[in-house]
Amino acid sequence: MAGSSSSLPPLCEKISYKNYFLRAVDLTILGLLFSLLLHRILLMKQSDNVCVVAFLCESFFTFVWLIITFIKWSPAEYKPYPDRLDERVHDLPSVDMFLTTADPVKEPPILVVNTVLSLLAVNYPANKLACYVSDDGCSPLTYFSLKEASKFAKIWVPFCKKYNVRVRAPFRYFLNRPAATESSEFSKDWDMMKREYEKLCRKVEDATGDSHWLDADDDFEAFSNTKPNDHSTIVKVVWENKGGVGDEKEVPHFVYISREKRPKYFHNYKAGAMNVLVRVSGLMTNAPYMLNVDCDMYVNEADVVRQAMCIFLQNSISNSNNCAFVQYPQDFYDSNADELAVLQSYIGRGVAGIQGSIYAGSGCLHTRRVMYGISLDDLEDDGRSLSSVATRNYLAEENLAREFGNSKEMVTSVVNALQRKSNPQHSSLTDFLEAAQEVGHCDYENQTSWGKTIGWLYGSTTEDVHTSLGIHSRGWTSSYISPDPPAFLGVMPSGGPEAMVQQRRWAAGLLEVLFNKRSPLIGVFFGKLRFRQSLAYLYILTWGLRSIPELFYCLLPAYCLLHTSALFPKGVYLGIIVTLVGMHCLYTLWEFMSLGFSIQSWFVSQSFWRIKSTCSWLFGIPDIILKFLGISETVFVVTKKTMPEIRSESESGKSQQEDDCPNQNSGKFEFDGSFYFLPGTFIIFVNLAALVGFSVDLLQQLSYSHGGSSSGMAEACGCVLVVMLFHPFLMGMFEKGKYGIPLSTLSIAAFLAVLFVVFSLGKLVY
Ligand SMILES: O=c1ccn([C@@H]2O[C@H](COP(=O)(O)OP(=O)(O)O[C@H]3O[C@H](CO)[C@@H](O)[C@H](O)[C@H]3O)[C@@H](O)[C@H]2O)c(=O)[nH]1
Ligand SMILES: [Mn+2]
Repeated sequence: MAGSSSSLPPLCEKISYKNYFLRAVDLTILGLLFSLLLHRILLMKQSDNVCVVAFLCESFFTFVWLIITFIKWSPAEYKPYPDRLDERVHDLPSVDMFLTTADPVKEPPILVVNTVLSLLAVNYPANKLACYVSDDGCSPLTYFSLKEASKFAKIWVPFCKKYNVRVRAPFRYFLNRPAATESSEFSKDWDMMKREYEKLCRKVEDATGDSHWLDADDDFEAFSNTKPNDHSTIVKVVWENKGGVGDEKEVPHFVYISREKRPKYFHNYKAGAMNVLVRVSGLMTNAPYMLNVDCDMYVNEADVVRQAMCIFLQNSISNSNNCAFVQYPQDFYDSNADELAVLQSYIGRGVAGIQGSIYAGSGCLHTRRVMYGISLDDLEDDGRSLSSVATRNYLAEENLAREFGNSKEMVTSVVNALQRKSNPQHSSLTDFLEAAQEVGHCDYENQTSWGKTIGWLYGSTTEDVHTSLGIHSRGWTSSYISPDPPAFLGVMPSGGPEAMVQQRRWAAGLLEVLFNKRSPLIGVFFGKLRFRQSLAYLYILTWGLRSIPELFYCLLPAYCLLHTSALFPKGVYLGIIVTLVGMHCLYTLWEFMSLGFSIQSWFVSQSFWRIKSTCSWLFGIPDIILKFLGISETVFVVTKKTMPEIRSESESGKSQQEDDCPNQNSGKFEFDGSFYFLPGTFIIFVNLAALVGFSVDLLQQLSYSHGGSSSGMAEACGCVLVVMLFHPFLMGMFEKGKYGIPLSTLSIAAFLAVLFVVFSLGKLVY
């Protein structure tokens, strides 16, 4: 394994991004927020409801900023040096790579195929890799596509390695033709590969419409008479790397799994799928490290595994094996996620500088032992072997079966994993098919610790954050690396119904974690969660709750304008709030521009943030209330992923920029008849009504007395700001088709807005 000489240069370095100026800005904003609260208290009159509501909202915003200041205090990340790996490490550890897919319609098989190909082709010894695909859709089409992909892989992987291709997902690689100066051998190979890839696409496409191949091939028998939610376990070894000679030895093991599903069982969505992947891979290859990606997140940098290994192995060289996982940022090749990029860059690096990055569900390498539930305290001082107490606890035969389930083979593999031994080399993957069937059963996990303390944790639709919290609460740290170019790229739904569904699921899932027994509020007292780390968790776990003050704050200016009361009292208070808004705008704008994003992207993101919190996160709250009342469970609705068309330059005639952002739409927001768009439409109606009322008043005053009073001006500015932020709804009122707000939503929102206006004006009577 790793050479121990410490005179050699390290495999990675921790880079710290401390910035005193930014700290000063964060503290100034915090100071302004506190003085704002103080003024509210001083100005508060008895029974001034507006003032109380505004105070509560502002307290929440201050609390959020306080957390942000804590998180951002000492940002850091790791810089790996993969070039040093070969001279220092003679025998690289194995890695099992997991990919999950759930629905062949929302997640087109050709997209899954591309991600799989990019995994199979990573720059790492092929005999140290195994790729496992979990298909919750139990789709013969997905299986068929993967089989075809494995044939293509036999020419694709050697091609990538021969020419040191960087982007190893064909659909992205073939977007750009190589420069004319490249050798003619390469050009020939390139053309041949492109033709073969197009053939693969056609095969998958043809199979999509027509299913005669299903009956013709015995291999698909397992899929007959199955439904996605009702079938037995299917495990297929698509390709086994038996060494051998030539190109074939370049393709890693490749296994397809569709775990058993029965209508009366709850399947725990992605977390359940991940745990089956952990078990089946444990039986077959039992690698000490596990890489997991969503089906759309292809590898964009061939060295990803080597980079992460630099962190793990440097840890092991320096005897401080406390890093449980290495997380890469989630980057996207469409332009719908600029805001997420900024969030990861500032908040993400901040958290990385505390106890370590939060696991984000994809683009992460985990250590198998940690996933089997051990704590940092269970290791000896050398950071390798289990302590004698832990050995007694974990390795006792009866405990093992109780915790990990009744499969003998599984128990053996767990013992090996905990002691960092590999499974015996001589066996073939197919020898484990029977055991794999067993561990894929619905009731295998009954009465075991899977999902409770072992593996991916159950009980939340954001299983990633939940699992991450479990790991950090056991004292482990994690590392964050963000190479340039990005390590993984995926798709993000554009503004519209898909995004709303996804955001609502996130908000509900995060609240599930906030209110369960692993809550960071508890972890910091009873677990090994560091204080600032617990604040970092609080920051995201409270996204759903933030919707309430945001909603109120979008309505307050309009209410006050209609009610002719002051939301922003003149004098010091008004001065502070204007400074705050100005500073916050400049600060966030700087954050965007420093990462190369445009002013427009900043504005769209500010707008989308308000929309998602008031229109989507808001519905996460009833979701968890219903769950806690035992009325309904939260649901993991898979987001639709669209595969961009490949166009040759001559056909498309489009610019490089457009080719690189295949999902870029016209920048317009999409609507449908769902209730998500009701709050936004309501907000825009109410604010417009208030502004119209205010303008009429102002005109009247002007005509009577040649100079209106300035009362209400600050609130009117507030309304203008809200209208600007919700401008997609303003445009949606005049658009048709998918860009227009449906009449039903408009009518209900208008009705509610009238009630609101009457309510606000009604107060005048008293
Ligand atoms: O029952 C299910 C549901 C989903 N998935 C898979 O889970 C992944 C993520 O689903 P997606 O619809 O893309 O959700 P996102 O909201 O985009 O995913 C983000 O948020 C999830 C929940 O926090 C994390 O699991 C993901 O890794 C993270 O990328 C996909 O590969 C799915 O195929 C399953 O395998 N089984
Ligand atoms: Mn996704």
